[in-house]
Amino acid sequence: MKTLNVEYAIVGAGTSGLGAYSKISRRTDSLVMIQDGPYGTTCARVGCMPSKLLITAADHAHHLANSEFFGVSASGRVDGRKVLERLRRERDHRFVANNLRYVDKIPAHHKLEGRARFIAPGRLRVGESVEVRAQRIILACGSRPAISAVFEPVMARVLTSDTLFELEDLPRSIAVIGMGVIALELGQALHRLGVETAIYGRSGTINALTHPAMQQEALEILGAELDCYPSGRVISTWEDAEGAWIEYEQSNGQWVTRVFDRVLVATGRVSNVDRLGIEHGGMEPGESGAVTADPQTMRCAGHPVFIAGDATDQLPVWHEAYDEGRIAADNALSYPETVPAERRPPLMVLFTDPQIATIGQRFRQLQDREIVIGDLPFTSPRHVVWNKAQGRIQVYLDARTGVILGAELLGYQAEHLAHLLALAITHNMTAKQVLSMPVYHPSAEELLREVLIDAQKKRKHYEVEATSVSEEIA
Ligand SMILES: Cc1cc2nc3c(=O)[nH]c(=O)nc-3n(C[C@H](O)[C@H](O)[C@H](O)COP(=O)(O)OP(=O)(O)OC[C@H]3O[C@@H](n4cnc5c(N)ncnc54)[C@H](O)[C@@H]3O)c2cc1C
Ligand SMILES: NC(=O)c1ccc[n+]([C@@H]2O[C@H](COP(=O)([O-])OP(=O)(O)OC[C@H]3O[C@@H](n4cnc5c(N)ncnc54)[C@H](O)[C@@H]3O)[C@@H](O)[C@H]2O)c1
Repeated sequence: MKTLNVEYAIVGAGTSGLGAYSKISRRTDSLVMIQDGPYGTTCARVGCMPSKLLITAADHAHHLANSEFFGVSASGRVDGRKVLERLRRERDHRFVANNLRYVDKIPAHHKLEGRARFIAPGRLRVGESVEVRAQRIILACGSRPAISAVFEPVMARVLTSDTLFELEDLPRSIAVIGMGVIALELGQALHRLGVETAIYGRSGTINALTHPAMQQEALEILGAELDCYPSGRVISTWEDAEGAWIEYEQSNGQWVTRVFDRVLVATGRVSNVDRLGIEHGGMEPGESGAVTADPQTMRCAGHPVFIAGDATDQLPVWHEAYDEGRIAADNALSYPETVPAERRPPLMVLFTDPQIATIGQRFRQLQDREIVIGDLPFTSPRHVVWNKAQGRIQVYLDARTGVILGAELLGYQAEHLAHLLALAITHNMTAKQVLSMPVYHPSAEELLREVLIDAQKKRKHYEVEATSVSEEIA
């Protein structure tokens, strides 16, 4: 057994692990980053980038299929092999290659390959022949797709986001299980690329949005395009010569039994922390199997252990993983002192069409506050020009101060308005302050202006009330 004694060990060389590495390696040479499986990060290899490459091909197919509306004819024939070849080419030669170039530059003595697990507090076994003893440990080990036992009989035909992008050709038909982020993004893309797609949800809602009217509208719009069973459960599966059979009971009691070439299971992800043997490290997992950490320091209470990225029970998105890796590193470096970080407002974008986005506090989190809601259809003259006038936008203002607290969006390229709102929320801006900026005509940003004006009008009586209170005080 070879023993390595270091000040810092980072478990995982994904986005959060590399974020931590870039900070710690500037301060000390006494560190090791342990990586199990291929380098290149989940985001670049099997996550953000290949999924967006697939969605972009699907968008092209969709535009061509609808081009008659603009008086333009096009064939729009999809060649599945070429779509997937191009996806892998771009992914591997650009995004993964970029990451691998960075990893290559990391000195060899900072890298260790193999699966880490705790054997005692401060001691990790890596594979069978190396022990790492570290004073501070950062767990940046990511997550993996969850697959429930009901899919075991059709396992040979099951895909996850880890395997979908490796297909030689698009399948003829696919059952997409789940109605979360991955299921909606990839399910819609596959449908638009000509794959016969059915989406099977569980709860009957699109949980990324929390206002009932927003959820309803999202369900209606996506349901009008896609073959969706939003609410129910998969009862059983089996395979025969025809393919993978899915037997599903809808919550209204009706059963649906259908056969597919492939089954894409997108029913959430589980943190890889459950494979680390953290109980040997002196820690206890929470109910979900994840370890809880202070979001401002990423420290696991009572231990010189920090956690970051999808391994946590916090928002599993790329920019948060990177931030958390760096926050964990700052706090590992200053341990036992803490360096609490100011976290950015939450921001999430689903790259469906229409896109779904949430920024700051979602409607459900504002139940106990006095708010007004700017609430409009997601349309403007520009959206009409694009033939993309569908969806809804809600912006939540503090009723008294007019400060923008959060927003939920469902609309064409909502990501851009979402980022403007994110800027406003980050800087605690009021609707009035945002309304003071110039807005070009005709642009999508006119919709932001309209929705803020709508919210301000609804605040009127609060402003009157505020004036009268101050008059009384005077
Ligand atoms: C299909 C898909 C699409 C996505 N799209 C987006 C998007 O559009 N925008 C967005 O913001 N986010 C998106 N995400 C989420 C984003 O990819 C993740 O939040 C981010 O990649 C998490 O980074 P991480 O460092 O926590 O984990 P990872 O990048 O997964 O890194 C963890 C690493 O740790 C390794 N590891 C695990 N256990 C051990 C161990 N015991 N020992 C050593 N090494 C170990 C793993 O092999 C892995 O390489 C998407 C995710 C998926 C799956
Ligand atoms: N655009 C983005 O930022 C983006 C894109 C893809 C993934 N991601 C990240 O990856 C994470 C994982 O995505 P995900 O879609 O796997 O998880 P998710 O939590 O978003 O969705 C999982 C869905 O599956 C449903 N479900 C669970 N068990 C089921 C069952 N047996 N049958 C039917 N439905 C079932 C759940 O109700 C839920 O709606 C996300 O939380 C997200 O942060 C982000």
